[in-house]
Order: sequence, then structure tokens, then C-alpha cells
Amino acid sequence: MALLPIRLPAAEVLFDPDFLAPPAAAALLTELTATIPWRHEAIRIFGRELLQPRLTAWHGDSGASYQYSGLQLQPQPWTPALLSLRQQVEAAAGTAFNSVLLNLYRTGQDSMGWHADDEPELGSEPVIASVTLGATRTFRLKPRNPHHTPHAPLSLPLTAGSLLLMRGPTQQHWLHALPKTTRPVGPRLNLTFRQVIVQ
Ligand SMILES: O=C(O)CCC(=O)C(=O)O
Ligand SMILES: [Fe+2]
Repeated sequence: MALLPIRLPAAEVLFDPDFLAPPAAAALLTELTATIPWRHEAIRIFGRELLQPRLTAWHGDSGASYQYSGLQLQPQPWTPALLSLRQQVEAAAGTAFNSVLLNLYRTGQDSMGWHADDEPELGSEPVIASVTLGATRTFRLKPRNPHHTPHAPLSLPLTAGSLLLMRGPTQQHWLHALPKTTRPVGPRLNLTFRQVIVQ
């Protein structure tokens, strides 16, 4: 299978459920879970310090730095496994990426709230390439402003080995999230490849 468009107004979203063969996806999950220096980062919500409901890591080209809480943070270097996956993702997406954000959702209680990948260092129409390993979790998309972009929210089960591409005006007009689930699920590892504008 190839990347096929999901038709949505004011968005460009494409999906390939079979981007990685099941054995390759399983091997990559095992390797990345064990070798990535996972961090449990704090977030401030309404002035309170909480831990993010997931583990994260940020890898990329040196210089592909990003702003976070007023700090200029440098990515960890590419590992051989991440470099090889980047090459495959770049070939499928037809574009280059200089960094990847990894999220490890340990259980169904780990999640990501509604947001857009619209940080200034990603530019105005970023291409975000999202690879899923491990458990299937439901990815949600909804218009940022339902009056301007009338469309019902969408649920997309992201299966192991799948590739989801968001590009064009998607981050301007849509929000996405990975809700918690009470269903017993194993760990899910997601990688979002990004091109950070280097100053
Ligand atoms: O885990 C996912 O599928 C979404 C991750 C995401 O939205 C992000 O890292 O910005
Ligand atoms: Fe995101």
C-alpha cells in the first residue's frame, strides 16, 4: 500500500497503514524502547508543575535546536536506527527532516492533549511525518474553528507500522490529540519527523 489522502477541508492528511512490515516494526519497537534515553519531562499547567503523561526524546541534526520554556535546547544525535527510519520516511514523504520527536505512551493512561504542531521554528506549513510502533491507539483530529472549517471530529486508529503525514495548512486549521483509553493496551511508541528551521 501507499500513502493515500484522507479528504478533509483546509488540510492535507495522508495515511499508509503498511509503511513498515510487521517484523520490522516489532524489531524497531524493541530497539528504540531499550536504547533511546527516555525522559519524563515536567509541564506547567495553570501554574502547577506536573509530569507529562508520556516519556519523550528529541533527536536531530546538531543545530536543529528548539525553544522550550525560554530555553534553547539541542537535540540528541541520530542513532543508526533513527537514521535508517528517517531515510525511509523521507523517501515516502518526498521531503527532508532534520529532527524527530519520540513519544512513548506506556499505558492507556498516557496521552497527548489537543494541540497543533505550529511552533514558529516549524514554519508556516510544516510537514509532520508520524510513524507508530506497538499498540494501536486512536488519533483524533478536529477543526480549530468549526465555524470556519465545518467538519466533524475524526478518529483514526494508528496501527503498528503505519505512517501518517500532515502537511499544507493542516496545522493552521486543525488540532490533534491522542486521548487516554481505559482499554488495557500495551506500550505505543510514536515518532514525528519534523524540519526545524535552523537560524
Ligand atoms: O502520538 C501521536 O500519534 C501524536 C504525537 C503528536 O501529536 C506530537 O508529537 O506532536
Ligand atoms: Fe502533534
